[in-house]
Amino acid sequence: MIEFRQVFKTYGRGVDTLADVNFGIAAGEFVFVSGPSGAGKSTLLKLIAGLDTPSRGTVLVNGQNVGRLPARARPYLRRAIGTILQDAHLLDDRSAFENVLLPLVVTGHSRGAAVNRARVAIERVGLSGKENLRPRELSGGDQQRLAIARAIVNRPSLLIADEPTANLDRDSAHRIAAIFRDFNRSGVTTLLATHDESLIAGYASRVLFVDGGRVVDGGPRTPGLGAASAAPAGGGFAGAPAGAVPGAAPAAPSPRFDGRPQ
Ligand SMILES: Nc1ncnc2c1ncn2[C@@H]1O[C@H](COP(=O)(O)OP(=O)(O)OP(=O)(O)O)[C@@H](O)[C@H]1O
Repeated sequence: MIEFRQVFKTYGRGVDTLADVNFGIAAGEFVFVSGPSGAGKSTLLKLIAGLDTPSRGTVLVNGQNVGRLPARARPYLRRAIGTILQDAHLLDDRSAFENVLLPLVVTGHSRGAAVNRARVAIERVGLSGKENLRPRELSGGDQQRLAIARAIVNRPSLLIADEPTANLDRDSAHRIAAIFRDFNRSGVTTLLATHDESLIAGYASRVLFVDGGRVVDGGPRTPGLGAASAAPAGGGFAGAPAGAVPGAAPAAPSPRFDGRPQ
C-alpha cells in the first residue's frame, strides 16, 4: 500500500532530513513510526499524505506516485487518507459534531447521509453525549478523539497520526491507541508516529525507527494486528535488512487518486 524508494528530503540547503529511505507497508498493517525529536517522523508522514514532496526518490501510495500527482488529484488522495497531524486544527467556532460533519459536507454528501456518518464516527471514538461541546471545552484526550473522528468520517483506507498521544497521561494515551487498534482491526492500514516507548511496548506490531535521516525497519514483533492477517507477517518484508528495498507490497483494492476510472 505504501512504498518508499530511495527517498531523500532536504529542506533548503540543509542536511538531508531523510536520506535514501526504503521500506514498504502492506494493506492492513499497524505500524509505529518512532525516533528522537527532530528525526523526521512528521516529514515521513507528510510525504505519505501528499502534504510535502520528496526532494528525490519515489513515494507510492496505492501504486500511485504521490510526489508526481497533479494538483487536481491531490484532494482524492487526501480523502483516501485520514490524517491527524500534531496541530489538530479543530474549529473552535463550531461544535464537536460540526467539526466531524465538515469533511462530509466538503465531499458533497447529502445532509442526511452526512449526519448519519458523523454520528457513527462520534460513537466509534467514544464521544457520544459531547457532540454539542466546542473543541476547547473538551479534555486533551477528547480533542484527540474528535480529531480521529474527523479523520475517519470519510472512511479512509489509510490512517496516519502524528504523536496523537502527546500531552496525554498514560491511561488516556493507551485509550487513544486502543481506538487506532480498533480501526486497524476493521481493515484500516494505520501508522502512528510516537516517542512513547510504553505505547509501542504495549502492541506487538511493526516499528520503523527514524534517526539520522535513515529509517530502520524494526520488523514485526509478531504478525500484525487485526486486519494485518490479510497481509503476510510484517507486510512481506520481515527480516529485510535496514534500508533494503522491499519487494512489491501486496496490493489491496484501492481507489485511484487521480479521478480516473480504475
Ligand atoms: N518545513 C520545513 N522547513 C525546514 N525544515 C524543516 C521543515 N519541516 C521539518 N524540518 C526539519 O526537518 C527535521 C525533521 O523534522 P520533523 O518534524 O519531521 O521531525 P520529528 O521526528 O517529527 O520531530 P518531533 O518528534 O519533534 O515532532 C528537523 O530538523 C526540522 O527542523
